[in-house]
Amino acid sequence: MTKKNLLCLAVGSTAIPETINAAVEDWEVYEAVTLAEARRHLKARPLVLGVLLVEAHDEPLRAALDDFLHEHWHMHWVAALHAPALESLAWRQLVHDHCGDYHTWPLDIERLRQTLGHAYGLATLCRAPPAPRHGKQEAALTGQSAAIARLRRQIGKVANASAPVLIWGESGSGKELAAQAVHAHSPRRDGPFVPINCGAIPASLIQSELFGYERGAFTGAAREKRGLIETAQGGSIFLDEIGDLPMELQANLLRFLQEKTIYRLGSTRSIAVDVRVIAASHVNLAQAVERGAFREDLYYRLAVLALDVPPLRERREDLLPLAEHFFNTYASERAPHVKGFSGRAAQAMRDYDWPGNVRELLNRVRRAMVMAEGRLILPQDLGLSTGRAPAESAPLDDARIRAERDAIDASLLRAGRNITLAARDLGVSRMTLYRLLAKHGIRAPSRSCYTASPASK
Ligand SMILES: Nc1ncnc2c1ncn2[C@@H]1O[C@H](COP(=O)(O)OP(=O)(O)OP(=O)(O)O)[C@@H](O)[C@H]1O
Repeated sequence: MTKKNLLCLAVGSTAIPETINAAVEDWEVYEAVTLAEARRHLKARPLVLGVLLVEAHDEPLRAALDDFLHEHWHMHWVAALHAPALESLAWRQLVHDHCGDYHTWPLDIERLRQTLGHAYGLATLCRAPPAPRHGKQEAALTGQSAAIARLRRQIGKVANASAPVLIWGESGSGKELAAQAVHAHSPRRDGPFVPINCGAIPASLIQSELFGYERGAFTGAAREKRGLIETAQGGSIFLDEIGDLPMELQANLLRFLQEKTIYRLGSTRSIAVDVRVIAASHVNLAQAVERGAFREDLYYRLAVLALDVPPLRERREDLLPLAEHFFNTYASERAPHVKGFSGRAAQAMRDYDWPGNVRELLNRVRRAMVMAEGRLILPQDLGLSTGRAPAESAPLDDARIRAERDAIDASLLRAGRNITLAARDLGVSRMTLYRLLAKHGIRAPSRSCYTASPASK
């Protein structure tokens, strides 16, 4: 059996009191007397429980500890303080916000042993700590649905080609992220990725923004300027809302795609540019072609490699992993007492249609993480009502099935989608949990499919 681990942080002390070792004699105790030392331990190994021994209780120490505990929010903490510290509101707040329990000196070994044992049990039921991120960040499409798995496979394939890519999807569905993933997996990954929203730039400026200008090209052009296409040399340019590109610029873009050269405004000199175009649109460009609003030749040139990003309502299996992902990503912004989502919040998210797609989910989760008053986020914190009939009016079987599904969802969320931990939390075997997942149509968590790495396909 593996030993239980404990981080013992005694800030400002020179030695860890014997009481701690006596309370957890068969545990592995990692001792730290500075925050830097504690950070080193936490970087080196995944620890889930810490005991915080505080002798002095001055304000700079409290502020530093508050930052440190915020940073390591996924751990469970037990504090041991001298009684006078608890007379300070700021110290009481620190303990309330970050610690599951506290003791006062002198420490009672028996009570401490019990507290740490319980806390360790709870901590190992809790979400797994977010995986450390190494090196250059790559665009990672979170999600486990078949639609996202297909998109990842397609991205892996189109990334290696050099033809333009056209990405279609509703607003906020993840088109730009998909474009970043194409770039990140392409041989151009070390070159720049230059995004530009064609719909956000006034028509009068878009030509000079994209193609640049020479000195004196127009009143006010005191110096020459490289356009965005030129700045993407060796990389990719992402043209979002390509359907908003004015007709005359569509012709210029087509020429660039055919000849790989551009002309700056006010110049007849052609400049060779090696840039891959990735375009995106939330309107159906084929219909825009029929209406005469988009050039047919440009459309066919762009649509050689087409990707479709499905709306969130068509891949509801992705909702909870995405919510969890945003919770981890923005953990430093959350109110310290907020530890995760309630089962009712998970249900409310599933019941909602997400017209604003992933961006809407992200915004609702970030808001809830700041505004929620309890430890778990509720539907109202997300601005969602459950939208379902009260349980009393549902037939008993329906209510049972829903309750079962809610309990499974909540456990998976708490356990960071770790099957072993979730099964332990629910008090069932892993086999039973797999059977329940199949029964409720919940996709079994898979830890290997979170990035668009073509190597993993
Ligand atoms: N699968 C995903 N995994 C993680 N984050 C995602 C995912 N899809 C979208 N996001 C996030 O949601 C937000 C909106 O995504 P993005 O900007 O890519 O959407 P879009 O379709 O380009 O939107 P628009 O049409 O408004 O330009 C971004 O913050 C993005 O990082």
